[in-house]
Amino acid sequence: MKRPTQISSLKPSNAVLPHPTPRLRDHFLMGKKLGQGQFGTTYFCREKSTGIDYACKSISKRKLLCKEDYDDVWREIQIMHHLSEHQCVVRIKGAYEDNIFVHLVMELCAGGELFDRIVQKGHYSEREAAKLMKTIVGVVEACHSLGVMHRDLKPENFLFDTPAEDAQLKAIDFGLSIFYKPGQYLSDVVGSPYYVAPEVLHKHYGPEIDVWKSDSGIFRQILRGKLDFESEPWPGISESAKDLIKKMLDRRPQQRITAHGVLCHPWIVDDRVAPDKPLDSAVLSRLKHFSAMNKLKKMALRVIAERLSEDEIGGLKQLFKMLDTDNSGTITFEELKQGLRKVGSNLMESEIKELMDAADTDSSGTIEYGEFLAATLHLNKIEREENLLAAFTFFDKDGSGYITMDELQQACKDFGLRDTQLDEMIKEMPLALIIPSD
Ligand SMILES: Nc1ncnc2c1ncn2[C@@H]1O[C@H](COP(=O)(O)OP(=O)(O)OP(=O)(O)O)[C@@H](O)[C@H]1O
Ligand SMILES: [Ca+2]
Ligand SMILES: [Ca+2]
Ligand SMILES: [Ca+2]
Repeated sequence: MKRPTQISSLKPSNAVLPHPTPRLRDHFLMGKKLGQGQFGTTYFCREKSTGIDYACKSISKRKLLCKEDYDDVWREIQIMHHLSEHQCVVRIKGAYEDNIFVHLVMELCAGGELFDRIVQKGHYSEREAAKLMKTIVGVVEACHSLGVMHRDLKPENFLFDTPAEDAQLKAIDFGLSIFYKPGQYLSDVVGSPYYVAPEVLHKHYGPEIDVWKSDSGIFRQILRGKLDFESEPWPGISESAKDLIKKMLDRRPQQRITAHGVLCHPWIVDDRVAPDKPLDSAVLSRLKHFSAMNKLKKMALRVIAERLSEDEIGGLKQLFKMLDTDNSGTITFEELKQGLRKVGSNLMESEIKELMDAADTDSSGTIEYGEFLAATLHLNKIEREENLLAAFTFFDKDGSGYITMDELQQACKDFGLRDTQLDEMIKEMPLALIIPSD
């Protein structure tokens, strides 16, 4: 019998930061959990020497599985430092590292998420939207002028610094951001499907992607869809707003308005252009739906990511190297299935298929080694509609085909969502999400 090829250890050196740091807890008192992302859990903390409050995002090193993951975290820290002078970017205070975590201590943003705040307020006008847009595109312009492409602009990544009415909106998450050189084009598919620019899906893009903004997109619409200004509430929206949106959603990256161009557009610049009258209530209720769905999806994604234990992921990675005996860099579904069976994995055929499909971004039917690793290790970075369905079965504990309130409540508890958020989610959730269509 042939012995499996020996795999060299893929474990990277255990340090993210280039230098050892003091111990976090020597300098900070840790408080309650503020939020949870794919990589990090954010806690309230207080500096012992000054009594000043901060937020601390702790990234578990167990989730960093390869050299690229380590590089990603280090780059996130560097980019935060790089942009820290901007008043609309959360200010990083310092980074700490121990055996288990990397901690990013940063300015505390106690004012909540962008969408939640708008929905809470209960009214919204073009003028308010223009103000927020100015802040967000201002961050984009600052990023671009400093050679950073953000790649993950979405409402969840903006928080208000205080609960006050005149609070400042700040960008908090640069986990997918990268340094780029003018004229350099990228091909990794990253970001959230709702906001992804068409050229990202075509795997050839530059900083123009940060200007593309859409809240009605799935991939097909993004690649081929037409803008619809006929349906409600568009007829009631100012011509100036529509003009700007058309320019931002230009499918041709070279023709698309730049961040700087947006900041010079009359809708943003001239206080009298964006009307102050309250927007149709349909706009607010759509925002509510969208935000509730996003929260559910986020939770669903974590379910998916956590269903595959880290051991399983690590094992898959080694297995893939082992399977690729001729070093061609490609693995077929059959190879994958046989290999998994050989090591006694109990993944179901449908789950293996899911892994294949998620990874095979160009639908070639086979998977490049790199493609597969990227997809399995960064499941969290690629939100996909199917994940929601897969997660459904997880929530639906008794297999009834319905998710009951109890089941959702349990899941929310497991994932640290507050009850009030759950109530909001359920109230606003389209029924189709709770009851699968087939
Ligand atoms: N400076 C801050 N002040 C207050 N809360 C924060 C701060 N930074 C992050 N949070 C909270 O922690 C959550 C996770 O933070 P962040 O988005 O940076 O983590 P992540 O693991 O990179 O998430 P993602 O899955 O979006 O990549 C945020 O959604 C927010 O609720
Ligand atoms: Ca985030
Ligand atoms: Ca992130
Ligand atoms: Ca492929």
